[in-house]
Amino acid sequence: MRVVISIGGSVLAPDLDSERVEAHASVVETLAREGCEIGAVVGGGGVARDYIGAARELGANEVQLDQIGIDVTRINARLLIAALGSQVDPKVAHDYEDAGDAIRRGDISVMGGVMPGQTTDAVAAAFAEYVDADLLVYATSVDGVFSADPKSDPDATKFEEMTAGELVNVIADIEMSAGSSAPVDLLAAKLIERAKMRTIVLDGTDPSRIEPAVLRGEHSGTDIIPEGGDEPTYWAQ
Ligand SMILES: Nc1ncnc2c1ncn2[C@@H]1O[C@H](COP(=O)(O)OP(=O)(O)O)[C@@H](O)[C@H]1O
Ligand SMILES: O=c1ccn([C@@H]2O[C@H](COP(=O)(O)OP(=O)(O)O)[C@@H](O)[C@H]2O)c(=O)[nH]1
Repeated sequence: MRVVISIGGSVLAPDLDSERVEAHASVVETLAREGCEIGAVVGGGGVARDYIGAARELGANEVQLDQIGIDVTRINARLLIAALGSQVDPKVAHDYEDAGDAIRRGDISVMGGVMPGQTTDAVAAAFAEYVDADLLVYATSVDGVFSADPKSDPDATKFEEMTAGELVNVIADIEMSAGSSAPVDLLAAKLIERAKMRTIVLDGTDPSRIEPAVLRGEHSGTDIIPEGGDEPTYWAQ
């Protein structure tokens, strides 16, 4: 089974904590030991938002801010690589071809950002499509996709499952600027819809939740059900 896991910066690196990075690496290694081929995509987190905020005050434009964000995602990718064993490609992949080559060689491949105008959510979706992944997992700071932002709307309700088209409609209403927050970005939602990619959005603040979700489909987040895609198959079955 081939899996791409997007580890949001908010869960991997809200601040610099080597134990947290180690815990995420350990889940990736466990899945690899279970026979999964793994691509990981790492976000920018609080450090990226701090840099983006400072540069915005200094007058940088949105593309320049995105470039700063990409640099930080790649630094976070290096942290995850440092915590992974010898089975990881030591290079942060800067494009999908390099990442795909690493996976074909049997390595775990780690990416950060790729280009301005998107977030690592879209990188993960494109990576998953490029390598024909069986599953795409977003480990983020909220346990799934809600009808509205659960941090600001107490009446927001969680979708246990939804189609990729419904995901696009929910996400389309969220503002997009450098450093903005959404469970997945709009481009990612469109790519998931196009690729008919089986996708899970879950709370990754406790990384141990990722393993049962990948191996057995057990999680309390949101399943994005591909319209016209294949029925889910689980590695452990
Ligand atoms: N409709 C929604 N459903 C779930 N989360 C939402 C929604 N709208 C906004 N959010 C916000 O999206 C954020 C998830 O993104 P973020 O914290 O940037 O995670 P990551 O680091 O994984 O990209 C949460 O803080 C949540 O409050
Ligand atoms: O391919 C990419 C990936 C990231 N970013 C920028 O880097 C920031 C941090 O990345 P991301 O939002 O994925 O991090 P997270 O929300 O997971 O902390 C984004 O807001 C964008 O400004 C970008 O421009 N292109």
